[in-house]
Amino acid sequence: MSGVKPRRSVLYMPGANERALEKAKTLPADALILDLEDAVAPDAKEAARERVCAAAASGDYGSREVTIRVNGLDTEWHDADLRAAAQAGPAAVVVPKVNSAAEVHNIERALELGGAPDATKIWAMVETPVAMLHAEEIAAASERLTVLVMGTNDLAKELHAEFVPGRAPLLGGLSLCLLAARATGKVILDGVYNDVKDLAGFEAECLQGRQFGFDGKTLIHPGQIEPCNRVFAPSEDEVAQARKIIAAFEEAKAEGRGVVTVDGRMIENLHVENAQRILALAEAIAGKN
Ligand SMILES: CC(C)(COP(=O)(O)OP(=O)(O)OC[C@H]1O[C@@H](n2cnc3c(N)ncnc32)[C@H](O)[C@@H]1OP(=O)(O)O)[C@@H](O)C(=O)NCCC(=O)NCCSC(=O)C[C@H](O)C(=O)O
Ligand SMILES: [Mg+2]
Repeated sequence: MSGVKPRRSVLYMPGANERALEKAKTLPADALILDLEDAVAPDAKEAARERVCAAAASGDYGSREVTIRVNGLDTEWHDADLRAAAQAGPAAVVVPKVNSAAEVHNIERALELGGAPDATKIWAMVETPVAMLHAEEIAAASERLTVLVMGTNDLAKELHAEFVPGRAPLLGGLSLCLLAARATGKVILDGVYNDVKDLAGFEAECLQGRQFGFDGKTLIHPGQIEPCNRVFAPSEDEVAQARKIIAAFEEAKAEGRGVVTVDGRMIENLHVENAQRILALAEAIAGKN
């Protein structure tokens, strides 16, 4: 299982904030989203575009995947953002409020016309009721689209939902997008946690995201990176258990059996595949350190 890329922690930073862009070069986030959308005031959009594209093209961010979030398709900045991002060649262009396969096709065409390298992927943000209902067609629309990103603030706003511990009002949407991502072989990232001072609440939400099956979480503050990396990485016990399962199954197979028990639990080939996925992720994380 080669080519696994850890995306445990994906940090947004305002594109107009020079200090944050500098600080990010040393932060242990797996990926960065240099933001031109919500975190940038209208008057600062053009200066931020220049700064963000220069940062993405600089090669100064080490192994961190550097992505650019452009302004939405229906805004006056979208086309120029996409052209500039295509030239900068980030790991991905993050597009907010994607609602249909047709929109993904338009973004794909604009990146091609703008001369974006093949390595620049599309990360589609799913954050409206329409996107929840179209999640599969969005995810399947393009090979270039590799990641779905939940936008839970916008989703809550559109639903008139309240933020409550456990996120009951959002679970239907989160589940639909997870189903779409897994059905189409895409990575999926959970939404942000707005209270940067509430680390206990944040960690609980990371755990919920991981239990759901998200690959990682989007973040808004450096203080959220360490707990997020920890929660979304396989623990030492999980790695040891994965090795045990693989070894026990190999032994059983050599004896002509297709099922075995480990610590009293039934193990079949599907559990071995899951154990291999856990080991591949743990190895990819270890390879970064
Ligand atoms: C949330 C914040 C506004 C808090 O800012 P502040 O109170 O200034 O933070 P601190 O004083 O604790 O900052 C400490 C140092 O860390 C740096 N910092 C802070 N945030 C970031 C960051 N995101 N990336 C990099 N560095 C950061 C500060 O510069 C301080 O550095 P130093 O001075 O050297 O000590 C702020 O954290 C912030 O702006 N966060 C990002 C907000 C953002 O990007 N929002 C848009 C994305 S979220 C979204 O849109 C979700 C989605 O669309 C949806 O619908 O859900
Ligand atoms: Mg949003």
